[in-house]
Amino acid sequence: MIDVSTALHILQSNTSVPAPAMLPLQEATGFTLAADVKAPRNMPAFRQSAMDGYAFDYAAWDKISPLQIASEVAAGATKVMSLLAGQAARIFTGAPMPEGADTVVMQEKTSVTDKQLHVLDTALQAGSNVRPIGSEIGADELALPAGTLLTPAATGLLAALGFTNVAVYPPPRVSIVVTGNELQTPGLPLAPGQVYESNSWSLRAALEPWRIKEVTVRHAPDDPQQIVAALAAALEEADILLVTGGVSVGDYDYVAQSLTACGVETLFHRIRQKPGKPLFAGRKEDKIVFGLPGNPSSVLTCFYEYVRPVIAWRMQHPGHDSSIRKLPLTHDHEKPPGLTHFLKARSDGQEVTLLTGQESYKLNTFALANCLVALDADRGQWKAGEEVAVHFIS
Ligand SMILES: Nc1nc2c(c(=O)[nH]1)N[C@H]1C(S)=C(S)[C@@H](COP(=O)(O)OP(=O)(O)OC[C@H]3O[C@@H](n4cnc5c(N)ncnc54)[C@H](O)[C@@H]3O)O[C@H]1N2
Ligand code: MOO
Repeated sequence: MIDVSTALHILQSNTSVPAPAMLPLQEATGFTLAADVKAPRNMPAFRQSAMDGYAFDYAAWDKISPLQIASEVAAGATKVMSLLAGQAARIFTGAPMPEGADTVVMQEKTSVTDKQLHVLDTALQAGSNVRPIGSEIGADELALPAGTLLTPAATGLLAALGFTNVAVYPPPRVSIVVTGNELQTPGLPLAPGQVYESNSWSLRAALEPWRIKEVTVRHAPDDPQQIVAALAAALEEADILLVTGGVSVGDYDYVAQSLTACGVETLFHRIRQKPGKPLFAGRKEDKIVFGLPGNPSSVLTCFYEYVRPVIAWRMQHPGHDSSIRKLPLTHDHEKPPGLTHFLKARSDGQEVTLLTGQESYKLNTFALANCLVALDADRGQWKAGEEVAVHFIS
């Protein structure tokens, strides 16, 4: 059995980064830029007023006399007008500055009588309230470096620069295979001995924040031939395959041998951890396969601790480690030394409380958790106030 850090190391060294894909900008938010993006033009491309007000030539103004309002320029105006000394133009936010004007006074800081403009802004300086050409980004300058996560702001910036497609690391295609004779689809009647199938639901929900939309779900009973058939079909169409159940030592646990039969090379099977000790990981070409121990809480814990990092590495998602923080425990805690424990917990960002109901068949407290606390394998006792590793999951 290997330890948690070795398992993560093995996964990292077996995760390959896909070739970048050009995606329509609207589909690329949440993904990471695969290439530097240079500004194709100055932004702003022309001198713009930053306020609704009046534009004029500051140097030509004697600071006392009123200016004569000679013209008007609105946003979108295509003609660039010229102003003479002593003249001002009515102007609006985003409108092109007239030739001969370098300063805008806000309309609230003026008085106008008979087309005569009195400037009342004593703090006004040459260049006030004007957005110079290229003051956001100059032509050919780096707008966003490769490795930037496309936030809504980054998406907006690329649109503002005129891009409609962008090179990103594409999300993996994910296939889920749930195994078990006892599983029934929610919504259908439950026969004696059956449980509602929930693992594919929690996994699909956990994939959603990654904007992974290509997810297929198959259900295989505990029959080696049918499991092999489902796995083979899933491997055809997936970059990451998530199998749940059937990875332990029971007589009906066929998943590891079925994956081998499908040509999956075992990376590891069993980790010194609780929950999720029977976790299986394998590889076929560039595809990573997880055999997630079927208990619903183990499935999600292993998703957050192992599948999530693989997705993040694959998608070159920056700042993945920022979901891990050290925070003090609110209460004492004891566990037997030997296994790393991942405990459902809730944190307000200042401290962290372990929840009750840690058994791996229980999702009820997981549903209230916003983090998992990782407790070292070799230790057995923690005091309130002691800092522990908190892995935020939302
Ligand atoms: N003798 C031993 N027995 C078990 C061991 C062990 O080391 N020795 N490990 C236990 C641990 S820990 C876990 S975790 C489970 C994992 O076993 P499997 O991966 O083989 O999972 P199953 O037996 O198929 O299912 C376990 C449990 O989860 C329920 N389940 C499974 N799939 C779903 C689903 N899609 N939706 C809802 N619930 C599901 C299933 O009904 C079982 O109750 O093995 C322990 N046993
Ligand atoms: O590894 Mo199991 O998850 O403890 O039930």
